[in-house]
Amino acid sequence: MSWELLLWLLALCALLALVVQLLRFLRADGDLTLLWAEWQGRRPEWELTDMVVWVTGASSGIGEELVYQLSKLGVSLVLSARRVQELERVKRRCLENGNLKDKDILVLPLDLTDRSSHEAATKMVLQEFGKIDILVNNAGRSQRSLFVETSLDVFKELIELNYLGTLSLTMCVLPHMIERKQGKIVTVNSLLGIISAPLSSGYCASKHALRGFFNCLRTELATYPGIVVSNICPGPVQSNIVKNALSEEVTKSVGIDVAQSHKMATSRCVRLMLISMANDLKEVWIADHPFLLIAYLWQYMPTWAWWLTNILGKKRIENFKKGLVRPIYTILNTYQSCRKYEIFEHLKTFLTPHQLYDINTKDIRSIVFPRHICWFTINYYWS
Ligand SMILES: NC(=O)c1ccc[n+]([C@@H]2O[C@H](COP(=O)([O-])OP(=O)(O)OC[C@H]3O[C@@H](n4cnc5c(N)ncnc54)[C@H](O)[C@@H]3O)[C@@H](O)[C@H]2O)c1
Repeated sequence: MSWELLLWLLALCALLALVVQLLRFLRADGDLTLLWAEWQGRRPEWELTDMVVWVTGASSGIGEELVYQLSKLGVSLVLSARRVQELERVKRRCLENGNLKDKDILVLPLDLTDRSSHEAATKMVLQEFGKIDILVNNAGRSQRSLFVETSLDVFKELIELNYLGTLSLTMCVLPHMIERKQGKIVTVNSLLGIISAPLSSGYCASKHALRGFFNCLRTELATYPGIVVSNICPGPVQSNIVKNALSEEVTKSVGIDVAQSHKMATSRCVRLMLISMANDLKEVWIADHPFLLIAYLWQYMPTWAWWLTNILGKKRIENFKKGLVRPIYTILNTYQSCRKYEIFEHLKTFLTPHQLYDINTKDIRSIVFPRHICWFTINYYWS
């Protein structure tokens, strides 16, 4: 690499770091419409009361936090996911912390990939509460594997769950909303439904498909202004998404807990989702920087975005192949809590000598860069 190019790269990094710093200072963690709605718009506490809300994937992560926050607003809840014990645990916590009574929460086990069960599940909700005001299509799984090493079954599973499962449930609920001429269909998509990242080709495809589908459905429902179709696109958020992500085989998931302190807090993501629901926003982007900034880059300067994604993606793949998922995350945590001369001492406590050797001087040097450049670089090794 020539010195000139290196200088340009450094200047670009410094510029990005400056912008990130400025945006973090302004605490921008959502797109501008969403932030405006948070500042000036309707409050979830006024708008979402007395509603019946059906949340899929309510046993973990974003869905779980969503039902906790909803339970404080006085809505009736339907909790769906596959594991009934987990749903019962979530229900108990809703009752402990929220304003709801036992009869206000229905635990409804549901496998999104078992499409034949969706009609009966919808009937059960209608029997119990008489209406469905909001369907939150949240259940989903991610992926961490290279396309060339991944079985076709993984792609099928991701489409079955993230795309077809979501469509199927929407298909069952929509006629009821059309009959009432009102309702909200809120789908938890992803920034990866807009942009792309390596190791998630099946996930990106399913989320891109989902976004295309719901954007089209919205236009078909234009004659029903009371029915709102909303795409929520979060960046990295604290949850079990990486642990549960599929890898090369459909029977194999990543299975390890990864450090998550650099990801957005689940409670903040959910608060912004509620604001989006209260204000009937059609699409929202929820992410900390630099992820949000990168989404804007993809929107306005796709060629630059590709260039940057390729550079960061290459490193992400290299680290994935070396199995450096956890150490790289841990470096970030370490960086946040230690001064630079303490880093190696700290790393020694949990890395094997081989892993320590693998973290070459280049990686370590990036730790002593100014904070945001470092944060920017390291975050993109794996998310
Ligand atoms: N956490 C992130 O960084 C992030 C970012 C962007 C988008 N998302 C999206 O948010 C949604 C929620 O994910 P999360 O981050 O809370 O992950 P999570 O793994 O913590 O929760 C996923 C939920 O989906 C449920 N689920 C999985 N397979 C199912 C099936 N076959 N049938 C029914 N339920 C099933 C799980 O039981 C769980 O309740 C997903 O759609 C995901 O794509 C997450």
